[in-house]
Amino acid sequence: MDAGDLRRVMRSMGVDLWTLIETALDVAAADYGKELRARRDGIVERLYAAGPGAADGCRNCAPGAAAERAAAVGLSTGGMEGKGSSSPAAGKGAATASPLSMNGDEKGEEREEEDDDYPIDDKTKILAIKEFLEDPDQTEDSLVSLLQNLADVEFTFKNLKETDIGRHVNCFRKHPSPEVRQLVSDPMIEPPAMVISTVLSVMAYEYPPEKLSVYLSDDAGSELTFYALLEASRFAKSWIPFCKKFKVEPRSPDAYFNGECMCPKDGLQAVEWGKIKSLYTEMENRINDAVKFGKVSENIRKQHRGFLEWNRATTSRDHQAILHILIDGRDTNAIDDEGFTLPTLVYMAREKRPYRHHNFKAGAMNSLVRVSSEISSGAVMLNVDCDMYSSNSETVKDALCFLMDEEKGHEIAYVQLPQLFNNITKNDIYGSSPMWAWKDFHGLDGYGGPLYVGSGCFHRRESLCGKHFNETCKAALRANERNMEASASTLEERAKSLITCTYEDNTEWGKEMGLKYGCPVEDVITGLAIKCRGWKSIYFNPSRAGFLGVAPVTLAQTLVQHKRWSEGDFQIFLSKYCPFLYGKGKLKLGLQMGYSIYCLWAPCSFPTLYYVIIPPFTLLHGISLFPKASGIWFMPFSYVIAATTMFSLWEAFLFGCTMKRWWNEQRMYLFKRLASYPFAFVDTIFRHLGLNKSTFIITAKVADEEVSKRYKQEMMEFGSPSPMFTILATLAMLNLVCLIGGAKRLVLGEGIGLLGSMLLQFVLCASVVLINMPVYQAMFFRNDGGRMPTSITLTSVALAMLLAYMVPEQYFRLPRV
Ligand SMILES: O=c1ccn([C@@H]2O[C@H](COP(=O)(O)OP(=O)(O)O[C@H]3O[C@H](CO)[C@@H](O)[C@H](O)[C@H]3O)[C@@H](O)[C@H]2O)c(=O)[nH]1
Ligand SMILES: [Mn+2]
Repeated sequence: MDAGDLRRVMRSMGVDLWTLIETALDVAAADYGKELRARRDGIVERLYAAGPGAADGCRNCAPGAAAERAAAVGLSTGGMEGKGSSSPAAGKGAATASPLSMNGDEKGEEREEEDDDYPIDDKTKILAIKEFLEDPDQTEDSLVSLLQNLADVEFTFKNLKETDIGRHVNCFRKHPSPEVRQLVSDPMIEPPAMVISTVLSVMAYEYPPEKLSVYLSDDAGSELTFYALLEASRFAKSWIPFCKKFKVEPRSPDAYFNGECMCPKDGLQAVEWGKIKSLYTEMENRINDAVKFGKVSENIRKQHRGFLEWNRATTSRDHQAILHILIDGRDTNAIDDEGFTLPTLVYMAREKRPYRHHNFKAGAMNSLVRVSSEISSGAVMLNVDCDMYSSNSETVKDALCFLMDEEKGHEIAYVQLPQLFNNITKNDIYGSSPMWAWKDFHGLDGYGGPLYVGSGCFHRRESLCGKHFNETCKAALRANERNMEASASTLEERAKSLITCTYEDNTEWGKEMGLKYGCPVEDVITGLAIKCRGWKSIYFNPSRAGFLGVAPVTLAQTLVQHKRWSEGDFQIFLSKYCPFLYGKGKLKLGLQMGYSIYCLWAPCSFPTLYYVIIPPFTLLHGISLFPKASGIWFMPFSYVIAATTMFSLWEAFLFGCTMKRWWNEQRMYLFKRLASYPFAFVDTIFRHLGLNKSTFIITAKVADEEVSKRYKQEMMEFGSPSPMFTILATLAMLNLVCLIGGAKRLVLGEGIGLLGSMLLQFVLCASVVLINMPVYQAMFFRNDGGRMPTSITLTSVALAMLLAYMVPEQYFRLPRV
């Protein structure tokens, strides 16, 4: 039926269009619910294609968008990139304009003064949503739609306080549905003040500033971050000369002023220190005030034309491409307080539309690669996550030494530094910096190079853009000439056209070019593909850490992060990129195996699950699993247990770890295998069967005060309900019940003879009980906000009892002969 037919039918029947559409939707929802959902994106796409005005009606159909930022730096050095050869802009005219780019209409439209009833409207909306959220029988779909509605509301500090919506939303943070979890991730998860400290730390590198360009990708598309970066561009004028003059380390102002550094005693430095510290504090306060208020004031808005990009319709998931060169390094007026050139500084927020998948961090990185190729075209790029900062201003030069080495430099695609953290407590309660982690990387280095693990990695631009290694690469590292003619605004317009939603359609981006899409560990899979194209990589661990970051401060965050990693790695193993298949003949066997250690984390959960379920269960029922302690076959078992324990203790001793830290690490080793990896395994299998899709759950970077306090006191945090905690608590209870049952048998029943036949089961079960002490404490003895939720305690006690006493024991007895 064409449009004319439909009009005729409507006229003859006397129905109006909206009644027809609404009734049609009702019928479709009732009779073809599934198909309607499947067609949802198409319907919304049409809505948007109808023009900017049409977009206002429904912004509720996001495929679980995220609100995050990533920082990256482009360094211009001499380069060997053939002009335009692997330049990402090549092959697709820089003039490609997105039909959806709305900057034409909206740019000229000044944001209206805030009228009085605007916040009231929002407040009513929030209260209505809150009421619905309180309904316990919410289906997942309606929850998602409610939360999407909520995400579109503009929050003010007042609104948040008066409606108390934050607390309601927080209840869903550990919801089983990834889409729900994604939607409730705190919009202030990556604070602007933290992000700009990262930026300032790399702007102050000991490197010629005219060759340095810093790009901030703001995936939240937030005017607050834009404002913070604007402030940073001004503060840089004093900060950079101060750092260079007094050889300051670290060069993140936040880390420098809030860390251990004391005010210097020396006269001149002390005066300047005082001045710069007050400049920084004032700036930080201005930024934090704006964040608390939820928006930038009209006065600030007048300071830069860039603010015109934000209007009422702008949300983190729905906005045009925004790009502003805040400092143009080519401009002779762009100088610091001492008269030296400043590095180029660019703010970028790629175009986001609710119906277009944005590919998380990988999508942001690829946009950065293209934008930087247009503006500065450096031959080497550094990627730094917003929750890390450079803590060593010489790192750039060190990394370039590898990449420019006359003998071997031309083979190297990237130089990866370890990801170290500055918020680890004395005994590293969540095992965030396990001593083994970076030790393995030295081994991988010997077999052709370490994995690319995201942050703190210097890339040769051309290898990231898909180029295969060959001997012709053996030319000096030289950048494409920087465009000196085009004005900053021309460059901005060109760069914007490279970050529209449609730019990557029908291109190799996300496949053979840039970071690969579709895998939760986009970095690992990209690094693997680069190696398989013939390149090598370097692991570089300078004695002064190159980068420091923020490690998760709660157990749930740690477990979720490990779930993402193990899920991504296992997906790689099951895909065509499996190191043994894809890497065959391209990678050394040692490296294939090295990759597989990580790729097989998820299935490794099964042996661990076996050892914490079966030995205690059989102990309770008096079934012996291992050889008698007096027999010769006891030897191999006791040898393996003793040798691995001694070895890991010896390692701990070598790394100067405390015993408590070693013990904490063993606990986290167990918890990850019992909670994160099984979920990762199941999700990966479901994904293979097409039953769910990957998401990227951002790791939170801020915690509330109470949580931070408990973290500093090294108290494990169980505060929020999570299915992962239910598993941990159930298994902890099962072992406790079985140990008590086994001991009862020993004392009251079979006597010491039982110990002979079941020694290993006793040892295993008792160690699991000992290691789980914090779990029992959280379940039964703690009163603070970090204790185990009562519902989980009750469920897990019941489940443990069921497992211990209801499962028929004869399944575990050998048939008698
Ligand atoms: O849609 C997204 C999601 C994330 N990010 C940024 O990506 C970075 C890493 O995200 P984060 O939530 O901090 O994840 P982590 O678990 O801490 O990241 C680790 O694991 C990732 C892979 O899972 C790697 O890419 C990271 O480098 C590594 O630090 C941050 O700067 C984010 O702002 C985006 O820009 N857009
Ligand atoms: Mn992180």
